[in-house]
Amino acid sequence: MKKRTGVLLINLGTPDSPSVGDVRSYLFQFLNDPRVIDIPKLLRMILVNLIIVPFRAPKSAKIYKELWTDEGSPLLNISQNVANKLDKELGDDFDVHLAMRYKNPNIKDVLEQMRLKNYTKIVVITMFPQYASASTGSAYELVMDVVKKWWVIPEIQFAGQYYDHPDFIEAIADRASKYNFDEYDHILFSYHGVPDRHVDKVYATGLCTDRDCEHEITEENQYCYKATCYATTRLLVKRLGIPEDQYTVCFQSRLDKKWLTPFSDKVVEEWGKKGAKKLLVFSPAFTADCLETIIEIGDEYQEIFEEHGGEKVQLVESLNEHPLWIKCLKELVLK
Ligand SMILES: C=CC1=C(C)c2cc3[nH]c(cc4nc(cc5[nH]c(cc1n2)c(C)c5CCC(=O)O)C(CCC(=O)O)=C4C)c(C)c3C=C
Ligand SMILES: [Fe+2]
Ligand SMILES: [Fe+2]
Repeated sequence: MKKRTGVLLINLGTPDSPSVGDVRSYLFQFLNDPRVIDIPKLLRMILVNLIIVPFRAPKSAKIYKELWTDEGSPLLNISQNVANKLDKELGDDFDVHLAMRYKNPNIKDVLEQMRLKNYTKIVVITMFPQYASASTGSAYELVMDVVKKWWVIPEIQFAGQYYDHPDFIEAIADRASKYNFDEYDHILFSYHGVPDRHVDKVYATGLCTDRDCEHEITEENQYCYKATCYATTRLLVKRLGIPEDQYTVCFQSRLDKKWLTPFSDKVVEEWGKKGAKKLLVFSPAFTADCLETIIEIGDEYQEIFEEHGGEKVQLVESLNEHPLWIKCLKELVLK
């Protein structure tokens, strides 16, 4: 009998279109996820549905309109291309299916297609290198919720995080190779932020700030998003020979003040004020270019930097369809 494996590749998700209605519906699904806004349900419903989404949807829709291309949302288009390349790379015994945690193609429908294929084994991989409860945790939870209702549950493998995978690091280093670091006044490693309490909840007792998450990975902090962001950075700066005083780790896209610091927009502003003219920005939490890289770093940080005397914020493109990134995913499937 031929044994076949189904691979479920998951990214975050994006609206179906940049219309206000579709963006509203996307934000509604996303921000009502208790792993994203982790407060009591009633409070979350009031906050998200009556305050955040009504105000944010028109603003976000405007930004999504700028981001949209002839192929639609870059995040979805790139993720689909990655899935196709991985499928080709893995050969005949594997089928790769792409799903999004929010909106489409949705995890429930894609898993139903996979159930009908009777795979011997299913491998679930998220496109998030560093574990966060709001990203990988949420995707895994939904997969388990769906699969637990199946009569036949095949072997299921969750690929886990890969913030330190040598091919992941090497692929980013290769993306950066076209930039001459000496031309830049400072280098930022800007990761998507999360609320402080999301990393605090990793620990049985105490807070993230009681640990040395900026400097080491231990058994205790191995699932702390802050610790793994710093670990990715340490590997990259070592590989690229970037001295300690020439870079800053920072966190972007905050919704309020109690998120991981330093905030990327503030770091950009400070470097502008200090007289820097050129900044190079890596974004190693994003494997596919999206609103957070193209618009937030490429456009909004550029504007902030210019307002404070700077000239150029240069984004190091995400891995997108880089061959070493496809190789990394292949290894994660085969491990
Ligand atoms: C590293 C992966 C991500 C984590 C962790 C994450 C946490 C997180 N995000 C929000 C709120 C928003 N994020 C938005 C966009 C967005 N987020 C990620 C990834 C992570 N988010 C990606 C890849 C994207 C881009 C999607 C695209 O279509 O291009 C948005 C929507 C855009 C906007 O309105 O600004 C929101 C809102 C929270 C609250 C959170 C953790 C608590
Ligand atoms: Fe996000
Ligand atoms: Fe931590």
